[in-house]
Amino acid sequence: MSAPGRPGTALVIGEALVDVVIHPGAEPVDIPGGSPANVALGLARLGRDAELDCWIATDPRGRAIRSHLEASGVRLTPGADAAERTSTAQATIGADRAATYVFDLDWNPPYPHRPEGAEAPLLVHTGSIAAILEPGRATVEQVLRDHRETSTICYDPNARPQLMGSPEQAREIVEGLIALTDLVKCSDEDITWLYGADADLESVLRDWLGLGAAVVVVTRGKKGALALTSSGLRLEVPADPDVVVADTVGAGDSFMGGLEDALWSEDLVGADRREALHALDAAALERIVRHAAAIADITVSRAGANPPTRDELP
Ligand SMILES: Nc1ncnc2c1ncn2[C@@H]1O[C@H](COP(=O)(O)OP(=O)(O)O)[C@@H](O)[C@H]1O
Ligand SMILES: O=C(O)C[C@@H](O)[C@H](O)C(=O)COP(=O)(O)O
Repeated sequence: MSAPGRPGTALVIGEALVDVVIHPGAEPVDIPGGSPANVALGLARLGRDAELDCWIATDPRGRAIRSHLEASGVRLTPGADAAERTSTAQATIGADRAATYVFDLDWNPPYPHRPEGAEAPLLVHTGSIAAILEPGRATVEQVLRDHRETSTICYDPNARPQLMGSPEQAREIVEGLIALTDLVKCSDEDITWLYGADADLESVLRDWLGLGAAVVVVTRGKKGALALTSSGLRLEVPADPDVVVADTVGAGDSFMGGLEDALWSEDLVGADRREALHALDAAALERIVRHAAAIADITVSRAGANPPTRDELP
């Protein structure tokens, strides 16, 4: 099934890495991950021309990540090969889902490797690492400014306490990036870390709309998702109560890819569609969020960050 909407590239910036997933009572399993890589994978599986701009080591783990992404059609920006780097970044994800990183600081951006001036209707940034560690923050901000005139910009703040310093520091960076973003997707756990356990989710989402975003969505695990828009809409979409959960790693990333795929199908990508995105109507919002939820429901029903192809959708 071909992907509906205008032609063009979905450019994702951020890290690809190895997730070492530890399920209680089982041997740790290595799976390719990295939030941006997972989103690029999800978009490619849905038939989008997905390009990932990152570093990938040329050691066996790096080669495994590359093959995994390329087998699903993700294009890696030329230059992503980090021949001189022999260790691939790693996130160890325990039963509590808290990630511990082994991350060589040499891995820091500058991304992107993509030539200046190359256009993409959609730009996705979903990397705590690229967004937080200097010079990552400055690079990401520059990329967003460069793409504001051509791309719809989507962002998942992906709170990573080990990497982001204090919530106060992270909030300042996250809000600065949201001011350059059209669609924000964030998990409720990440909002709680950023704004505190007493934070009211809806107020945080409204504040993000006030920073200039057109669509803000919070995912709440088995409680489903809540979306608000600058056009004044509010929508709750439940998770499928009957889904048999195998593994929630990558659920949020697949949801993110689903939102973007649906924006594309609704002809809402490209800076020339920004005004239309700010005028989103209720029916379109419902189609967009339900599409993302359907994708996440499939992803949680199977192991690893393993989002569906378009042919697997109901
Ligand atoms: N336990 C669950 N049961 C059913 N659906 C789930 C479950 N966990 C996640 N999902 C689906 O995946 C989406 C994203 O999950 P969530 O856990 O909130 O994201 P993240 O992986 O970013 O923490 C949810 O909105 C829901 O559609
Ligand atoms: O990118 C990271 O920091 C961790 C990822 O490697 C990991 O796959 C992950 O946490 C996925 O995120 P989710 O979609 O929110 O489960």
